[in-house]
Amino acid sequence: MKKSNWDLYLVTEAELSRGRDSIEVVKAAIAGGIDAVQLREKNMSLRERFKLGQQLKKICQKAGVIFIVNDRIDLALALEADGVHLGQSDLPALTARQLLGSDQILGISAHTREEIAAAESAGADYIGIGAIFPTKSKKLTENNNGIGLKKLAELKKMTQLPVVAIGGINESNVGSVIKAGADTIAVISALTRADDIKQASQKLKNTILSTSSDSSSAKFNLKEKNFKNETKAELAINMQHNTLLELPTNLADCWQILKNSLSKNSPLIQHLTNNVTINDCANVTLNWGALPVMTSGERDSVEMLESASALVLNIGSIDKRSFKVMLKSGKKANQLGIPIVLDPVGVGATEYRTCAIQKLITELDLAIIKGNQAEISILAGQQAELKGVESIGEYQHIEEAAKKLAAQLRTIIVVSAAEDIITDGIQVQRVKRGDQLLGQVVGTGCMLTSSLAVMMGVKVKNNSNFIKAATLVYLYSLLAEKAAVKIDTPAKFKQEFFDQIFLCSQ
Ligand SMILES: Cc1ncc(COP(=O)(O)OP(=O)(O)O)c(N)n1
Ligand SMILES: Cc1nc(C(=O)O)sc1CCOP(=O)(O)O
Ligand SMILES: [Mg+2]
Repeated sequence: MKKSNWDLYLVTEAELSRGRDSIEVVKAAIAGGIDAVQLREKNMSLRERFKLGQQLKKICQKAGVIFIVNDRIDLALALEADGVHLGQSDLPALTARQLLGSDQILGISAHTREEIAAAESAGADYIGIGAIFPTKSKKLTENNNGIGLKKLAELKKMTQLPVVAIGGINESNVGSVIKAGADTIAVISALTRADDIKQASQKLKNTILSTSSDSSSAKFNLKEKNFKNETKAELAINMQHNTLLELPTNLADCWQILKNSLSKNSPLIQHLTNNVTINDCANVTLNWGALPVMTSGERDSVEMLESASALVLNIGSIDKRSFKVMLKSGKKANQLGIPIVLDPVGVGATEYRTCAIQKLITELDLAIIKGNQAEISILAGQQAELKGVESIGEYQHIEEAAKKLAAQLRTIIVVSAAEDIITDGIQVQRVKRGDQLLGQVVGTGCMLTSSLAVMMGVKVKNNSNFIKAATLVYLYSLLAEKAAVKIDTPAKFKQEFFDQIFLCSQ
């Protein structure tokens, strides 16, 4: 999708909501993880829709959820909505695009090759296809049984645009709709008529994500297979030209937005970090296009936050004094609404570290916690094995532990390992990229934490912290691969890795 990756899209209809108003429905669905809302309300007057839309827009904006208006461009413009969805009997797509400008999202319902082609050439951002199955939520003009999965798959092949499937979709059939090629699922009754709307949204979204990740992992394996057949020289050429194309589309979109914003206003990233890797963290921050500050005095740090965009707390060489500064600075950052990225280096290795981290986690609101498998397992209350600050041992349940911790602390958890995991407690992105040389250089974990802080410090509309974190982790790993194609010894690799980050941010 143009502005972010949508999985689940709620279309409102108060009359189909069992006596609940659409504000209550939308709030509960947002709590359950929906990505977009469409104001439909066919039986309300334009004035009523305007009033409801004003409230829904505020709720969506606060939650980072896309807000779309059905049928009426005038209403979408008046509400400053993120976009509009139009059918074949509404204003033509081309006129809509001219009225909206290029930034707003334009969704078009299309049922034939001709309608899809017209929508594409008018500049639509997605195609709505339905009804897939029979539905009681709308009188269908033709084919009361819905078009079915085969027709959906045929129409999907006719367009490069994301396809939003709608009509009769629910928990029991959503997997088949995703497998037939839908990129996003739009529903009315599956959520508006649910007993527990939040729970129904979570379940539907989880099913969508698990079905999508099954099919994308199949694609991913295929890519890896091709990868192995290439010689190192061929790989080097391909990587040089294609690194960014290798990012999944939604993450590539997110990176473009982050990169544009970074080049316009370099965010200042205040670090309270360890003295082993401080210099590398400063350099990596600078190479992404941000401004590193590594001041560690109590008064200086707190004052510095006035002009900072993100704060790194890395406990790698924690002591009584630095802990006090972290807690005080963290509280100030929370007051100022500055995102905090915490690296619980070696938690569990000593009682002191564990107590320090527990206090930071309890008293601060954290945007991201990034740790290795042992650190995250320990924070989630599970057994883990550490040698010094290194994670050793097997972690079969690490994804569950990370999800549980993210949900419990309402944060994003990033687990760095051979296969990285990023989760917000509902969504999970796994990244099996990177190179083993990352493990041969001290500090690449701390540098990942600083890099995450850079991305959290960039304010971008419509990209959640989850997508931003997933984008960064993916990109970081790809750039390491790119560096490793050229170099195969640790010291030069580190230099090349810095340069790749610098070049990619230009
Ligand atoms: C996401 C999405 N897809 C299709 C539609 C249907 O739009 P339309 O054909 O204009 O019909 P109405 O919703 O206006 O009855 C949609 N609303 N959303
Ligand atoms: C609004 C709408 N548009 C459709 C289309 O075919 O374009 S079907 C539909 C109704 C969707 O409601 P439910 O999820 O309850 O079936
Ligand atoms: Mg319409």
